[in-house]
Amino acid sequence: MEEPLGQVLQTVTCRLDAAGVDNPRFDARQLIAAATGLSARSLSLHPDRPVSVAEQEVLETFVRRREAREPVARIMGHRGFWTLELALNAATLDPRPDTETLVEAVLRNIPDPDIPLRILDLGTGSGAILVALLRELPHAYGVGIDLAPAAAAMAFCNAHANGVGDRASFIVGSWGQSLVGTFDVIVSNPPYIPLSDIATLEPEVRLYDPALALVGADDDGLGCYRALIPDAARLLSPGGLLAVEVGIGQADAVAALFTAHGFSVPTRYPDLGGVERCLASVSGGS
Ligand SMILES: C[S@@+](CC[C@H](N)C(=O)[O-])C[C@H]1O[C@@H](n2cnc3c(N)ncnc32)[C@H](O)[C@@H]1O
Repeated sequence: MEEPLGQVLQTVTCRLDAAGVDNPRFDARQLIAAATGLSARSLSLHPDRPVSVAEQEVLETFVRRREAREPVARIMGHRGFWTLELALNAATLDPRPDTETLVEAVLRNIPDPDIPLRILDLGTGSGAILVALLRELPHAYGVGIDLAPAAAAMAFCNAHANGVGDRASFIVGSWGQSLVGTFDVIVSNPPYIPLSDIATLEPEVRLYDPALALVGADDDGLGCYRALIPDAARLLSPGGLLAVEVGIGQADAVAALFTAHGFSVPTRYPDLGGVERCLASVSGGS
């Protein structure tokens, strides 16, 4: 039986609230918009618009998934990041707004966006960082690496879907191990959560982001930095830029790894919450 939109919004909001979802009304609007083809913003303007049985069936599958704490972006299959729309699959991290701090930090360190740069993204996932940089730097060329073949494949699709596919290559491999040659910019948002912290994460992260994208090696979660910073030191051109994302409270330890491998003392960039989220430094500095 058809039901009016206003009532459907109320019911879905209550169900998501009962399931422990943060911002249940916001998510309810996203799911209803996707099921009906209306825009989320316009829903409140049409409380009497009937929701058909077919639309309710689609909505029901979305709501059940969200009640199981699957993030809306995964249910929809895509996520907005920077100026991009990125497709996701089970092997890709759902890109976080905090990671835009890294994109901004790199762009701040590039004096002329028209310089033809070679960029390497270690642990590219959906391709979020690399594709965002290639969109902003029209003469840059990029390589993205990921240990997960399905992530590298998704990044390839995202590069093409966002108009930079002809300037990007994607490789399956571990950090920079298989690479020779030099890059002007190396970026990475590696897994950095200590294994002992995983159980404390929200179900949206713990159950749906791939473990390979979350769990940092070694007890302190810093093992991936220990592996990739030496690769970056070997692969960066003199004066090249290394920028990495770090977790809360990790900036001091990762900064020490930078300087131990010949990088200058890194500049720290806070995210919108004031957390030191990105470190960036040039190679061969003092
Ligand atoms: C935190 S996610 C970041 C994904 C993406 N760059 C982003 O910022 O949204 C870390 C990525 O590193 C990849 N990864 C884990 N271990 C790796 C390794 N040894 N070599 C290359 N990539 C690895 C994971 O598959 C995952 O895609």
